[in-house]
Amino acid sequence: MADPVVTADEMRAAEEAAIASGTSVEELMHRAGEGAAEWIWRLCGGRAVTVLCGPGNNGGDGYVIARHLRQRGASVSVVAPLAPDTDAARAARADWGDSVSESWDEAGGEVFVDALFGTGLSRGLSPEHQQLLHRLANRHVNSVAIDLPSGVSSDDGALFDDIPSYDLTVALGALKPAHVLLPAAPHLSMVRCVDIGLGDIHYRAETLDRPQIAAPKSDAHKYSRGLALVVGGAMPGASLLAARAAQGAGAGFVQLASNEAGAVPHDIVQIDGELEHALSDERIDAALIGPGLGRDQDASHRLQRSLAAGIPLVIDGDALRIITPAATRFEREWDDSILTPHEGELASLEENGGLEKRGSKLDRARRVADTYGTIVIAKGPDTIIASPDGHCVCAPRSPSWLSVAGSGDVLAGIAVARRATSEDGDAFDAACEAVWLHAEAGRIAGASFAAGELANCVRAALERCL
Ligand SMILES: NC(=O)C1=CN([C@@H]2O[C@H](COP(=O)(O)OP(=O)(O)OC[C@H]3O[C@@H](n4cnc5c(N)ncnc54)[C@H](OP(=O)(O)O)[C@@H]3O)[C@@H](O)[C@H]2O)[C@@H](O)CC1
Ligand SMILES: [K+]
Repeated sequence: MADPVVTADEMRAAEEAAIASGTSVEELMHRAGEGAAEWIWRLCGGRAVTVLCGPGNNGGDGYVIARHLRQRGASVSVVAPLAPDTDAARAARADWGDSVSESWDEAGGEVFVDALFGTGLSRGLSPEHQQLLHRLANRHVNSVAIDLPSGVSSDDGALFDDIPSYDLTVALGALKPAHVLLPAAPHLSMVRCVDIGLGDIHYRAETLDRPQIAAPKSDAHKYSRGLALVVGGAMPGASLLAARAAQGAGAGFVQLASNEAGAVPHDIVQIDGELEHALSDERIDAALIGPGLGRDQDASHRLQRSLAAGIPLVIDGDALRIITPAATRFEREWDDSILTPHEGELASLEENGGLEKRGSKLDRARRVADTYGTIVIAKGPDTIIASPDGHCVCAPRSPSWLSVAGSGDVLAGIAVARRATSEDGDAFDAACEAVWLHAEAGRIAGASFAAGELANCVRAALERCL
């Protein structure tokens, strides 16, 4: 099941709603601390623990954790450089009731628990706190972050400071954007979420789950299963890769509109001549334009013709450098096409759309989706799928071996196939399926593959969704 990904404001609203319906902050903190202690116990198995507690409710969670681990028989020390400044944290410290050290000198043990700052961190740590955090992390064998590592900005995953590496991060109540976004996410290692009974949380982002994909119906034929057209351009290799991936991703028929005389495998139908002719086939369910397109006059014409054809599009690569919101939004009626930018292309889309580059990757992908009136796959190690209505899906971290030339062409090919096969025409679902299949194909391909091998693994990835 998908998990919500919740901003600090959304968390606060959920907390307030829980309090309004009769649950105290102390009770929420108790559940958070008890749940986190359970995870730490699994990791530490009774070894000595040092808990670093900050002044806010993250520190309050730390005192609750310390008390629960002590109750279970672990030897626990608490280091707190600042006194608690919330009622709930003060009460948690009083319940801990044992000694608290202000410095790291006497702290020893094997497991370090960072409850210094959580979602309330508003700026970089002071040099003293920074030193304390790193010294403690270095002195212990394992480190656990409570809710977030201290030094991470919850809503966008930015790092205020260098942070130590953690073996476990226990997210409280819900995942936060920093648990899934770069640069923070790779520092967190294993992330586990504790349910603290917040009830219904209003959220606009969630994690990506494995999709369920139906096998073709028993009376299916090549057209009913989805006809995907890949529009080629100046560099035929990229569109061929995309076409190969589209075949693996379940399209019944993949055509390549190209006048290039490169060697096209016999199982891909090449349609040459005027692009209008290829696009005029009413049986086409979706088309892909961008991989290997080029950015010259001819590329612009091919893009314009594709946009004018009124077919759902996947727009990738070079096409993302020359497209404008006027083309996607105003020259067509409501468009549920899919744009697949990497970071550089996302910045181009922002520039061409007159948008500022600000906020988290979630905010940026949403803004581009809204401005261009399309679904956006903001791809990268922390891929986000965004809809113009603000809904976002965050992909789990994919294998870093996917950072290979042609990987994006494969994703675009998968996307056009899923868009062509989607019976209810849902571009957002098609985009989510594509992102999942692409990452899974990367896992199946293993280490150090070329993009052609990745395209060949899409079929096996699809099998895992049937
Ligand atoms: N939401 C929920 O439902 C639940 C949330 N829970 C927990 O609460 C956490 C959020 O708690 P929180 O809001 O008290 O913030 P937290 O991270 O403890 O820090 C705030 C304190 O730090 C201070 N401060 C900030 N930056 C600083 C800096 N660089 N250097 C020095 N000081 C700095 C800031 O002071 P100020 O900025 O005013 O100076 C304030 O005193 C959340 O992550 C989770 O663990 C659970 O208990 C269960 C229910
Ligand atoms: K923390």
